Amino acid sequence: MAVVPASLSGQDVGSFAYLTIKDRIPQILTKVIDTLHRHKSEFFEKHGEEGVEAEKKAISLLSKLRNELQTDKPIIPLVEKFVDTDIWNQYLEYQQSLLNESDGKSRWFYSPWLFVECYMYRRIHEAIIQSPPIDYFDVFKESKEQNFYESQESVIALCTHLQQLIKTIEDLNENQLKDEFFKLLQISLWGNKCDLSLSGGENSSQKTDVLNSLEDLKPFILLNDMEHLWSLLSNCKKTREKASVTRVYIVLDNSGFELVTDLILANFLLSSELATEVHFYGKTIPWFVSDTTIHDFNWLIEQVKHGNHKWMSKCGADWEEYVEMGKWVYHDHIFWTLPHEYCAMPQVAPDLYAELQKAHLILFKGDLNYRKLTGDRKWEFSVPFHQALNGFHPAPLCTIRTLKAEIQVGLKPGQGEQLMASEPCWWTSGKYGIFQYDGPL
Ligand SMILES: O=P(O)(O)OC[C@@]1(O)O[C@H](CO)[C@@H](O)[C@@H]1O
Ligand SMILES: [Mn+2]
Repeated sequence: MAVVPASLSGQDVGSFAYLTIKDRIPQILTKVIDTLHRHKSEFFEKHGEEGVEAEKKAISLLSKLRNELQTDKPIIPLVEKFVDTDIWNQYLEYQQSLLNESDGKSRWFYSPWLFVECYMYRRIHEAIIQSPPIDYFDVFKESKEQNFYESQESVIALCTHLQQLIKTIEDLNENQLKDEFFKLLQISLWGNKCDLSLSGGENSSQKTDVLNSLEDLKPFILLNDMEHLWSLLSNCKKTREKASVTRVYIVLDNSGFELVTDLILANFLLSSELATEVHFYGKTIPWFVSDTTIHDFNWLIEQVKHGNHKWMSKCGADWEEYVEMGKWVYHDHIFWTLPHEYCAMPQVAPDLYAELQKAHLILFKGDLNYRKLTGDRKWEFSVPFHQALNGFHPAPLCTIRTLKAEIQVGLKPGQGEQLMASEPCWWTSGKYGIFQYDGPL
């Protein structure tokens, strides 16, 4: 096994991980408790007294969780039976086995940040499933929907752009098609600024005209492997036999505006014939506030379809048809909401790894995917991406991410140090973005 650096963790006082565990996560928990409070009458209307009792139970479990976190108590096993409970508890034991402290207990601030942050969202889910009849409730649904509604103007602008583009797509030459592909890739990149976990669950919608901002945002793309994506897909298109397929997989991140940008890109991939199938991977349970579940995916397509704008509703109707025809396929897998680094996928979820191996290209959206791809470790800035992937190479892949965690690999020698000196928050503010590719060139 190759030597890998230590994990990011809350042990490093003042680090982004430390501040997330100390401030952002408790703030998110408080918002979740408040959301449950605000839905009390709805629970009563739906389930009577039983609903109110369930709400009280969930709140008490979540308050206990917040207390455990804030007083740095040991991480305790999950108790409620669910599809992934055993895997989680095995992982907890594994984390404990790594400790050499005298009591050998994993704690919030002393364990790897990736692990405890994932564990927090899994415990929120546990509190909900332990509280029937409200065990179906998505505590983040409201924020995700609000993010979508508040991005309406940008959504309309993007849908209009796409529909105009499709009208003339057959007349475009290679270079024009490539330019359009690059535009939509960049829109999908900047769409990742809109996650709700970084903002502590506060609104983070898209209000500016992202299409017209692309040129101004270019200097903030630190690594730009878009050319590799074009070569790969345009080559697939040229060499593809009739009736054969090109599969692009998108490992989704946030619902709301970011998901719209991903679907616009996916639509373009089909319309330009750069791909013949797009497969989406979402989360099985509510995750990191804004991450996409199957409900969010279906809800958003429905909203776009019923949008009060010609081109918006055209997009929604087309998207529904792609799903019906199997040109777009949505999948979920419990692995995406486990705490494991992606290099553990072949052992932990061999079925998923085998599926990913069928892709011609996998796009990983967002910051959390980047953390899991690189193991959320303290890599040197100039370590090659291929090395940081630590053996995870199911298919050619590209990460599309705005930087929101203290981790970045594959930079030119001195580049990270220079950014650090001039702009200490460069890697946590979401201001910079990357397209980082790994695969045959
Ligand atoms: O994956 P996403 O949606 O781009 O970002 C998730 C995120 O906001 O959550 C963590 C903070 O809680 C950070 O690692 C990361 O920036
Ligand atoms: Mn997210």
